[in-house]
Amino acid sequence: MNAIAEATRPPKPSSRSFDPGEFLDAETFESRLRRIGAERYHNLHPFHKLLHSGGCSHAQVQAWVLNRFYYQSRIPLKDASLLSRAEDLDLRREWRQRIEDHDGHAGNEGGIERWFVLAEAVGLDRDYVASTEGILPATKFAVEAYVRFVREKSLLEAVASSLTELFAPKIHEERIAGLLEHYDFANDRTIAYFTNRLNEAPKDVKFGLAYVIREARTREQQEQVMAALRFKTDVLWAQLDALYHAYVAPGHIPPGAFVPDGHSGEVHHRVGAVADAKP
Ligand SMILES: O=C(O)c1cc(C(=O)O)c2c(n1)C(=O)C(=O)c1cc(C(=O)O)[nH]c1-2
Repeated sequence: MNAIAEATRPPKPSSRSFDPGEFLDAETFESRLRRIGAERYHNLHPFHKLLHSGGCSHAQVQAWVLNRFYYQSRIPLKDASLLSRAEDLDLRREWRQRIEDHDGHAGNEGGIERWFVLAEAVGLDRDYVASTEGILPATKFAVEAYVRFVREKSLLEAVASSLTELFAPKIHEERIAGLLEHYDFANDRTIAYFTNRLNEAPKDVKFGLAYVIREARTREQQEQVMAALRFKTDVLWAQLDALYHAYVAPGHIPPGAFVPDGHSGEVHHRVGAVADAKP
């Protein structure tokens, strides 16, 4: 290459050329994390708006409960993989409780069992749910991507990816109120999964938030934490996109996925609830 061509050649892209900027103080860092939730959390998804306002048909509620089971069933696996890499005793002590919250222990049947109670209340067969047959392919891909992320990324990014739970209590409150108001199957027993999470999630996020604020020691690591949180909001959003596409509009159920009985949009709402919003 001659001298002129050499001089005018665009610079080689370099993976190191990105300047992450100044280190953020704890308050700014936390507010950036919270902003990610305000802009990207799945409470903003149209499927959740439909569900919480009583706009879902019985079939759509079943599809949501079934698909969300896949997420529930994989959370202890991703937590176990994080635990297996944690050399820090405090982190292990804290994190193992998450597995117990979902899997249960003496005196606590656990979140997975509570999810089965919800599934049966909406008319799904427990064995069918447990088999994970009928789960949408995109739900599986999204959830498996989360499990793999936690297994393969740094411990800091793995912890950060759980921080969507910062925003979960608000959505659980909306859901509890919305389900109780609009759907016949909802009562204290059948939605106990969500009321329990209101007690469990705050301690998880308190620990997780303090951990990332303490352990992200450079701006680059702070950017990794924010990227992990954005990734996780994508994992949640993609599951609802798949659900909406298959069971709301345009209603293309992929081969092998759950087909509700008499997929006609039959509605079991409380009297006076919002009419079925199926298109
Ligand atoms: O209902 C929800 O919207 C919702 C969201 C999330 C979340 O933000 O990932 C979790 C939960 N629920 C939940 O119940 C739960 O146990 C949970 C664990 C985790 C996690 O990433 O470790 N997220 C969530």
